[in-house]
Amino acid sequence: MGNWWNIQLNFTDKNGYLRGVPQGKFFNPTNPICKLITENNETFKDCVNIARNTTIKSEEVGEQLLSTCHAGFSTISLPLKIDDEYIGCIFADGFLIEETVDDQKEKLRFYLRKSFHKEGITIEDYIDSLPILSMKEVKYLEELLQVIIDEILLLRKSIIENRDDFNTISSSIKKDWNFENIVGKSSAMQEVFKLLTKISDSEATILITGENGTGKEGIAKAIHINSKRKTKNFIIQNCGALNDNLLETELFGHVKGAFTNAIKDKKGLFELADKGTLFLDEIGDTSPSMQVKLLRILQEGTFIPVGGVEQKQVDVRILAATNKNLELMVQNGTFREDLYYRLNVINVKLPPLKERVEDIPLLIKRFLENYSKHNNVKNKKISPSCLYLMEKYKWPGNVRELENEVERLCVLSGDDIEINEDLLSERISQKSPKNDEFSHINKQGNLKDAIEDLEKEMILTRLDLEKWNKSKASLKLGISRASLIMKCEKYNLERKNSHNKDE
Ligand SMILES: Nc1ncnc2c1ncn2[C@@H]1O[C@H](COP(=O)(O)OP(=O)(O)OP(=O)(O)O)[C@@H](O)[C@H]1O
Repeated sequence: MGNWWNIQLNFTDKNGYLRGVPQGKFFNPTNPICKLITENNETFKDCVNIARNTTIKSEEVGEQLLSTCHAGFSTISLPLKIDDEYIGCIFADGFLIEETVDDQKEKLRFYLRKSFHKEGITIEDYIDSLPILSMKEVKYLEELLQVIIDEILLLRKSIIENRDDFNTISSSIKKDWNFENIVGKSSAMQEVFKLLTKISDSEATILITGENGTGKEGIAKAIHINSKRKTKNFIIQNCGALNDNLLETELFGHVKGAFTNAIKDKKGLFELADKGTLFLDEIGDTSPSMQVKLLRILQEGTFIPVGGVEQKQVDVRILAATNKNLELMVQNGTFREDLYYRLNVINVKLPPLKERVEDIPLLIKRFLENYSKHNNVKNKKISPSCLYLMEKYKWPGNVRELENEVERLCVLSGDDIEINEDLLSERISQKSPKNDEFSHINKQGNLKDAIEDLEKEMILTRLDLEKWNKSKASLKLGISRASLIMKCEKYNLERKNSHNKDE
């Protein structure tokens, strides 16, 4: 309980108990009449009941409530809700209102006489110290209470964000998995962490899938660090970065004389990773002949160095990653089915950043901290409107793009601690709702026209995306093909370059 201009500020929990005041115990108000009332066991009960009733009524009303207490004082209460759950209320009491002051004083006198059975007790001794507010001041008081509620909610949000950041993974998971570098409180990421915990003891091959920049490499590292092989080598090879010949020598090594510059034997990455882990990134980019060699090493643990004749045996755990749809590649015949099943013993799917928007503030915070640590500067922060735009943006480059943008913002912001949206890259600030793809739709006009505009736009976009294949487009739009054709006629939609006949 607090005191503001002699007006008492109270919090009750949802059951109406004063917060910080153990049930049935007296509290110590500053208002002299309330003090008198609460020092008496019987009259204190009236206060407890009024707090209860006010709290219950406050939930029913759902907004500010101006009422009078049993003794005659005015009370304003405001409900406190967190995520739509009623938590209790904050109320200010112990004051009188200018317009009704005489009636209230009369009620006070009556209550005190009745309750204390003493003629001698009057409120006159205290009357001058009682706060009397005009209705305008009551309005200000209401606003003040609202500010307090907003502050409470804001404080709670920031506490949760910090807590979630530090406990990115629930403590039991964290104990086993040292994922300090992987931020993610979204349910999608929590599912990933749960899966990784389950497989921490396994030696299985793992296929990590997800768009570019979703954090596949980071996950692979974490898997290694938390495996029994953690004291051995963790080696990364990007299979898309080298042509077939170079990749083969890199992975399997070569013998002396295998090619012009092969002046001595050279160990490949498989040998270097013996007893450890080899992470094959962009596995979907490997050629059919490389796929055969990889299959052999996965099945038998053997390989032959380039130019050699003798088989070598290694004990390497393979983790592979791709941003491609390997299943589709298998169907198209561009990726070996047997290799796919060998790699995909366990599949860790990393969702694109746009599907885990709740991770964005935490990732930003982490990248800002990294920047300040590396550059020995004060921790910067992103302004709320800047964060809003960053949360709206779709991040096609995922976490990597976000990381680069934060670094760019830090550099551009110079000595400023707060980073504002005017520094954002244009592609990000332009994707704000004001400038989004529906910006041309007249939002103040006729609703039917706006809906038709949107429908036309969506159909056209989808047809373009599906190369005007109407069967595929109708499927994605969730309407029949016949209905799509009718709508195309209605809106006069035609393919600009119609040499490819649609289905
Ligand atoms: N959950 C995360 N928490 C913190 N940093 C992350 C997270 N995910 C990704 N990053 C950071 O984003 C960057 C890109 O991540 P990473 O290289 O692991 O992605 P990737 O999916 O392997 O990308 P690519 O497919 O292009 O190889 C890295 O700097 C990484 O540290």
